[in-house]
Amino acid sequence: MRSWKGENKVVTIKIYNTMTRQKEDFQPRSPGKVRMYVCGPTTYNFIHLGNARPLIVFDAVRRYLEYRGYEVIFVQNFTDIDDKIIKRAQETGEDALQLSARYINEFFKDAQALGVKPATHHPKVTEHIPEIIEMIAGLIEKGFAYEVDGDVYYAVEKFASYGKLSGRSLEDMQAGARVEVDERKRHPMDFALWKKAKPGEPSWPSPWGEGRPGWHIECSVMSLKYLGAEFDIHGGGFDLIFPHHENEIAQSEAYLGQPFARYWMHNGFITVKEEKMSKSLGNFFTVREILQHFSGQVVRFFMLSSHYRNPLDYSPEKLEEAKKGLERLSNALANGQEYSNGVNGIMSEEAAAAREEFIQAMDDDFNTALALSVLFELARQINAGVAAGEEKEKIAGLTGVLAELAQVLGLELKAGEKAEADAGLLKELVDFLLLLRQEARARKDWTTADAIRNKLGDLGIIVEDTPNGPRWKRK
Ligand SMILES: Nc1ncnc2c1ncn2[C@@H]1O[C@H](COP(=O)(O)OP(=O)(O)OP(=O)(O)O)[C@@H](O)[C@H]1O
Ligand SMILES: [Zn+2]
Repeated sequence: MRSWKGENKVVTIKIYNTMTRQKEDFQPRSPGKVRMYVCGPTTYNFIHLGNARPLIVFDAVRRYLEYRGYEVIFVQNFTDIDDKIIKRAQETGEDALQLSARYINEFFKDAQALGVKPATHHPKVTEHIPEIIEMIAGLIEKGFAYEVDGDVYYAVEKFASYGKLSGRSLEDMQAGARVEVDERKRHPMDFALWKKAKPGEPSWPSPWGEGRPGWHIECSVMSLKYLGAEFDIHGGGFDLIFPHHENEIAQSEAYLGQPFARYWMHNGFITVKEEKMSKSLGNFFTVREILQHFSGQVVRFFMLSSHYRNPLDYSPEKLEEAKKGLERLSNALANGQEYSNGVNGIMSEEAAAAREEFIQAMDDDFNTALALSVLFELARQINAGVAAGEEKEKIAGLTGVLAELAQVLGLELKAGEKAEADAGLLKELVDFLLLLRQEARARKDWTTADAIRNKLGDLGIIVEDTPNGPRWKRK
């Protein structure tokens, strides 16, 4: 894809910075290069629609920055060891690390279906234990952390600007959080950097005994390793502002004596009947479930139809609407392509204006909702132009710009959205049948295994057994 660098114009991207509570001109630390970190999932389950929002939103941000000519180094971690994972593993009897490895795998499938590009780096906590220990030891040495009986805590009172991101004082936090009194802590808001292992829990050796990292330290360590100090953009959902991001700042700035991230971006919640979609409330839908009914592109369109900082209420009707919207754009593209088949496009005034408006919308704190309205206007112009028999070169130009801008948002416009969803369903079904066949074979139930293979054969699906398991294709 061609990238647009704002020839002849001084163009600035404005980003709303949670830290300063205002929109600021975006200036990366190194010209032409953006270093970006977005907190990733705790992998003990399939991701739900709420978790998909930061994925899609920050993928769109990344794509837009790339479109504007920046090289983007994008880091998204996996919290692959944590209380929730251990608890889930104990419930299911699975090994905790195996469980999280399985869900990391599933995460990538969902991300791909949603049109989310893999990050430059996807570091995992369990692969960074030595670096984590090193930072914790450094914090103890500098007087910002202390050990009690195998646990290590961060001493929030030592960090003078603790609370600057969320805009709260230690007193407010204490009142708001109703923290339990823990005699071992010097201050009730002190948080764990290292947790002593309980019997049967996964653990690693450390100077403080067997244990594992607390949640917050991983992001300080992994962002530093892959992006260095004072990187450009740090993102996540609103719920991460406090305590997670506040704690990341406290750890990193105390350790380095240098500023941490420059721009803090937080997405609003996906809500269901005005309540945050969350696992603990049980009001969630997994992306996997939703993909049975709608394509990942429809989900993506839905997410981008609202500004990322606003709450976005989910309902199946909203997805139906998104599906129609996406179809409208896809049809206009197909219409324009068919009409102008093969000719070279010209950049008409309308096409140039649309590109300009799109860029203005996205420059203004990534206003994807407004950017989508520009795509609809382009679609209208294409359809009207085709109906009026306008010159093919002009229609080709408008169509080219529509395709270009949709791609910046990660939208793949093609006619036949439904065909694509059906293909996805087919794949899931055949894969599932083959899994059942593998299980039948494993218990030497050849009758069932053959029946599955023969039926698939009748339906025009050829199964081939390879050393890496079965593969299939359509006749
Ligand atoms: N309803 C939601 N809307 C938007 N973003 C959300 C929502 N729920 C979680 N997120 C974001 O998803 C990302 C992954 O977070 P994480 O894996 O910790 O989810 P979680 O906190 O376990 O989810 P839950 O809140 O359901 O327990 C974070 O950036 C978080 O802010
Ligand atoms: Zn984080």
